[in-house]
Amino acid sequence: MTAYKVKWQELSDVKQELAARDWFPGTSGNLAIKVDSNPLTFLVTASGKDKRKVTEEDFLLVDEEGKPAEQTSLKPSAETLLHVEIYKRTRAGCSLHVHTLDNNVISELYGDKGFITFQGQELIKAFGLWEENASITIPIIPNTAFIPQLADEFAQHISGDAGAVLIRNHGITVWGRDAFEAKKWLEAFEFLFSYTLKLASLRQLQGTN
Ligand SMILES: CSC[C@@H](O)[C@@H](O)C(=O)COP(=O)(O)O
Ligand SMILES: [Zn+2]
Repeated sequence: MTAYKVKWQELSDVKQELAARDWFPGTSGNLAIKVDSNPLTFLVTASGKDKRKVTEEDFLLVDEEGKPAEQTSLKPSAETLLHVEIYKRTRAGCSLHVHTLDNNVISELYGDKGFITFQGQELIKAFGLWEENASITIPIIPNTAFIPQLADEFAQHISGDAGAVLIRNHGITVWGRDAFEAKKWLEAFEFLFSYTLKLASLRQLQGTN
């Protein structure tokens, strides 16, 4: 199998796992996987598709500018430039973007602060942080419909070969050295978002009783 086909299958597998979690409401979400570093090419989801479906038109190959690197009638994801910024600045091999109810609510609750920090959770070890009382912070940036501006703002928060950024009332973008790591980071953050929201609402309920 060619690298292209191996990467296609890898990204397709991740896509199906995230779809099974119902993390692509209303055609939202986009996924990418690096195929080559020099020159940069990566597979990215085609824009506007229902990402729950598995088809031969799920992904297309794009270049270092996020433009199609092959003859195709498909349009790359509207947010391809965010994936470009990740691959230009890190050695990441895979990047995932999903809109979930929990990541949107967390991004609105902590949006004015510009970040949220988690501590005292076993799952923080998923980020490779094994020390006692380790903490992890995820930045929250404002959303804008003008993607080059969003990509510029997003790029300021890219550091390391694995990482994550929340876009306010929009979604999360995570990246990792490979698909396994990117998915691990995504699942771990979504767990922490969900835990935080559930605990906050139960505490509030407790306070009113
Ligand atoms: C209808 S979802 C909103 C989109 O603008 C976008 O945020 C998104 O995640 C999916 O866009 P896409 O172009 O399909 O990759
Ligand atoms: Zn989006």
